[in-house]
Amino acid sequence: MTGFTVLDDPTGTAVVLDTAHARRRSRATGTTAPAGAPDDDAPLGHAEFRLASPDVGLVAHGVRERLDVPSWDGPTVAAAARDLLARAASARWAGEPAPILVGTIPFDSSRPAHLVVPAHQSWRPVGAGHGDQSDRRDQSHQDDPGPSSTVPAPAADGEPAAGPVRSAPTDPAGPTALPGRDDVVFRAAVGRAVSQLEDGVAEKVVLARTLDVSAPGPLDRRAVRAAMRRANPDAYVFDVELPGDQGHLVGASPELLVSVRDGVLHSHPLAGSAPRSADPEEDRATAQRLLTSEKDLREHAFVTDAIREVLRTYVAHEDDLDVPATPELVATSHLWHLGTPISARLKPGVSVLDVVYALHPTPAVCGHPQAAARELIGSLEPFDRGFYTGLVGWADQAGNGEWAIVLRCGVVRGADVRLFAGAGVVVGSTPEGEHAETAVKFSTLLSALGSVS
Ligand SMILES: C=C(O[C@@H]1C=C(C(=O)O)C=C[C@H]1O)C(=O)O
Repeated sequence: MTGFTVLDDPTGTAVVLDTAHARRRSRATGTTAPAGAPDDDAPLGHAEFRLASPDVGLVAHGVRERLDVPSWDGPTVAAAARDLLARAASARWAGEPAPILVGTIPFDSSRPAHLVVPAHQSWRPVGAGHGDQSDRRDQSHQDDPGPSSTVPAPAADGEPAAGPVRSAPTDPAGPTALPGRDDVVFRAAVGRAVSQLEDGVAEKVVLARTLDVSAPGPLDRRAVRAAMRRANPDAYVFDVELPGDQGHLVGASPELLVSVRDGVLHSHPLAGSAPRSADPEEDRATAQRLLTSEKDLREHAFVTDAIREVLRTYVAHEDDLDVPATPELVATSHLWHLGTPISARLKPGVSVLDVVYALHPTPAVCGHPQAAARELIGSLEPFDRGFYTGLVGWADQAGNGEWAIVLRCGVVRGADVRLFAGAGVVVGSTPEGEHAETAVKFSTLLSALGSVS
């Protein structure tokens, strides 16, 4: 049987994933892109960048300019981006679109980001029916035709659009179990983190782990993107070629750090999670438990408090900032999350990059207080996060842009994939609970890569 093998399996029991599955499903449901659609083409060339939000897809490639700054901090990056985009705008040919900056920022934002003005860019609607933020909030109480009765249609950008309503989890049982993948190192790290938190070292820390899998041959990233989009119509689906020979950063993030359009900001932080269930009653009960879970509400409040504090400095009046007091439920294919839709009217002249660097990393992916949480991550995680829990997005010369958190993702290099998943740890967390949560988080990409057998 052809399939993936887990490479870093401490128990020696390989997990095999059927990679052909994604391609077969894609053909069977008729969701492949129409012939001749840009995305049908083999690789676009160098510096490929694809980011599809729930309603718009951005495809870019080639490098016109690369952003390089002496220090990677908000004011420096925002000012340099403005200059670079102004230069690129004045040098463009008549009829060319206004230049934008695209790329990815690492978890440790003091390290170099990968930000370029692409040579070519195009925007395309992703497909009707799953557009705005409100669509992605708790959909479990709507009439659900189920995944099999949705009618996926090819979208203009060549990525298949999923059906308008999706509430049942795609494959809750299989990947959750991840047979043979008991990450003892991660469990121990969570245990140590909990005792440090009990000692008052910090109040919350987000700890992550990796999963290395290998396919028999080079991965068809287009099929993987299509599968991620089908299962996660409300996600930010990305596929970004990293510099050097680092591979492609591929994933389907449910979390918007920030979008800015004409001075109006939106953010949709998520923190507090519970696995979905195939049984609708159990699924609903899990969601209700999450909504009232003291531990998860605490985890979530660290995030909204931190975002409120930062955004306060970017608005003219308190009334220009709206942070709802209680979170609501957000459904993804495999998880329930607590989410808070935040909005603000920014002071004139504030660019999306100013706010991105000021907010990142939020306690949703780092912890609280930030410095102590960073130290714990440095001492307890045995790998470099790189761009995982960083950001992926774009910015324009007017200060508009959209940046999602790099989650539910992996780095693809030919046939090899390193997946990442993390979970917030607070007093009251258990190694078993966080291990299970991260296993479910791997499922977003694992399910797209194939099916666990
Ligand atoms: C760190 C991840 O997810 C983050 C942590 C969450 C949590 O702890 O509940 C929820 C959403 C994300 O902000 C991940 O998916 O790897």
